[in-house]
Amino acid sequence: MLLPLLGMLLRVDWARLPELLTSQASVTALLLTLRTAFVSTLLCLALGCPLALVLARWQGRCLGLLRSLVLLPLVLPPVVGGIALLYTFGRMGLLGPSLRVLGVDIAFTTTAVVLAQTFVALPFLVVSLEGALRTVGTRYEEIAAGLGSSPTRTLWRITLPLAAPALLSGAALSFARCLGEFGATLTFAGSLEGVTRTLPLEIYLQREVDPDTAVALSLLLVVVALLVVSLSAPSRRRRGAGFRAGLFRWAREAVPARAATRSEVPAEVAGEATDREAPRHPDLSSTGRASSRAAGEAGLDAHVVVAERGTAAELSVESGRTVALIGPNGVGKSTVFAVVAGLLTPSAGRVRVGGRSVVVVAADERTLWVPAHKRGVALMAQEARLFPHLSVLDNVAFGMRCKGLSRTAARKGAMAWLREVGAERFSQRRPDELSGGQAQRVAIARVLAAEPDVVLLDEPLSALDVTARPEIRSVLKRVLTDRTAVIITHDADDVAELADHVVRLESVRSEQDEGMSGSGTVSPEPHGLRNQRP
Ligand SMILES: Nc1ncnc2c1ncn2[C@@H]1O[C@H](COP(=O)(O)OP(=O)(O)OP(=O)(O)O)[C@@H](O)[C@H]1O
Repeated sequence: MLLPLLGMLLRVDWARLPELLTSQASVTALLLTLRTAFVSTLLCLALGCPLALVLARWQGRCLGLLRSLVLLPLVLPPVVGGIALLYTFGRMGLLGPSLRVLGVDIAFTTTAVVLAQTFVALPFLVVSLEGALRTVGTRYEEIAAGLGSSPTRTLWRITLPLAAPALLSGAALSFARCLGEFGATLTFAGSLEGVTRTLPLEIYLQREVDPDTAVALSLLLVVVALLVVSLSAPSRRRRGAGFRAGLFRWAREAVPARAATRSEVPAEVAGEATDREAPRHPDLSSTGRASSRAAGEAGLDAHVVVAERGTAAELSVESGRTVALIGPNGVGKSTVFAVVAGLLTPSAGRVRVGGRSVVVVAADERTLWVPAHKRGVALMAQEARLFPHLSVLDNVAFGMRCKGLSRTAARKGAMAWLREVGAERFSQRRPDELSGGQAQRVAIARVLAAEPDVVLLDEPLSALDVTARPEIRSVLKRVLTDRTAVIITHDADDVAELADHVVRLESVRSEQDEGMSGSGTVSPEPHGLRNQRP
C-alpha cells in the first residue's frame, strides 16, 4: 500500500506544487468533484438508508437476490456501470426519449456525473449500514415499542442514532468513492471542463500533457480521501474518546434543549417525590388505568398457541397482581411474553390487556392485531437493554416522551423515578458507565415511568450477582405493588417475595404427541403462596 504512495511522493515537484494546484483547470475540477461528490453522498444516504433497513430487517425470500443486486456495482467494472447508465438515461437509451419530451437531458451533464458517482458509491453505504443494523438487532426497538414508541419515533430516536457511527463511516466511504470515480463518469458524462471533468478525469488528461500537474493533483486527491476516511474510521480507543466522540459531545452540549448539565437536572426536580410512594407522573395518572386496577378485574388474560415452538399456555392475571410464570427451560415462557408484548404472532389464541382485546388469531389468521406500541405492555429482559446513545435520565424519560410529555416534564418525572429506585445519582451517566445492578435499577425505573398497563419481567434478576439480587428484588417488590405484572423466574426467592400467584408451564410431550415438540399446561396456584417455598 505504501510503496506506490512513496513512489508518487518522490515524483512530486514540491517547489511548483502551489502553482500546479491553483491553476484554473485544477481548481475548477476540484470544486466540481467536491460539489458532485457531496450531492451524490446525499443521494446515497436518501436511497441507502431505506435499502439497508429493508436488507437488515426484511425476511422475505428474495432477500439474497436483492442484496446481490445492490452489491453489483461493487464488483462491476465502473465502465460497465457507465454503459448501463448511458443506455438507460442517454438520448437513445431506455428512458431517453421520454425524458427528452419532458425537456430533461441527463447524459453528458453534471447530473450524469452525480448519477454515475451514486451508482458506484451506493453499495459502500448500504454495506456499512446494513452490517450495523444487523449487529444492533431489534432488541432496542422491541423495548422502545413496549414503552409506547411508534415505529416512526423508534426509527428516528433509536434505530438511526444507534447506527449513526456506521452511517457516518458509510457516508464517508461513499464520499471518498465519489471523489475517485472515473470509468462510469467518463462513459456516461464525458469530459467537459467545468461541467463533467472531475479531478480524476483532469489527472488522466494532464498525465498526457503535464505529468507534474497530474502528480500534484493525485497527491491532493490522496490527501482529501485520507482525511475523509480517517475522520470516519471506527475508533479503537475507549468509547467516548477520540475526535468523533468529542465532536458529538460538543454538539450535544452546544444544544441546551438536548442535554441539561449535571447541576441543572437535580435542581430542576428539587423537592419532587420526597415520599417513598412510587411516583406516578401527574400528567399520566389519569389515563383511566385506575379503573382497570379494581380488585378482581382482569389485568391480563392470554390464551396462546404457538405451534412451531410447541407452546400452548393460558394465563390470567388479576389487575394489580403479580404472577410468577415458572417452568423448565425451553417450555415456552418467553414465547408467551413475546406474544403478549406483540413481538410474535401466535398460531391461535387471544390476548386481552386491561379488558381490551389486543390479539385475536384463529386458524393462523389475524383477525385483531394491536401493534406492540399501542398495547400498554412493557417488557423488561434479563439484561437492562438501556438505550446506549441516551443518558440514564433520557432513558427513563423516553416512555413519557412517547406519551407526549414535554422534555422538561418527562425529565422531571424520570428523575422522580430514578430517585424511587435509588439511581438518581447516575442520571447524567451513559449506560456503559453503570454496573449490572445499577443498569437494572434504571431499567426498572424506565419501564415503570412509561406507566404500562402490564409489566412483563423476563428473569430480571438472573444477570445480577448474589449481592445485587436482594437489593433489586426489594426495589421490585416496592414498585410492583398494585401493578399488573408477570415475572418469569427460576428463583424460589423471587416467587416467594414478589408473586401473588404462580403459574407453572409444564412440558407434556408424550409418545402420542409426535409432531408437536411440546406443549404447555397451566396450573395456577392459589393466592397466598407469598412467603412460602413453592
Ligand atoms: N426465535 C426462535 N425461533 C424458533 N424457535 C424458538 C425461538 N426462540 C425460542 N424457540 C423455541 O421455542 C421453545 C420455547 O422457547 P422459550 O425461549 O419461550 O422457552 P423458555 O421457557 O422461556 O426457556 P428459558 O427458561 O430457557 O428462557 C423452545 O423449544 C425454543 O427452542
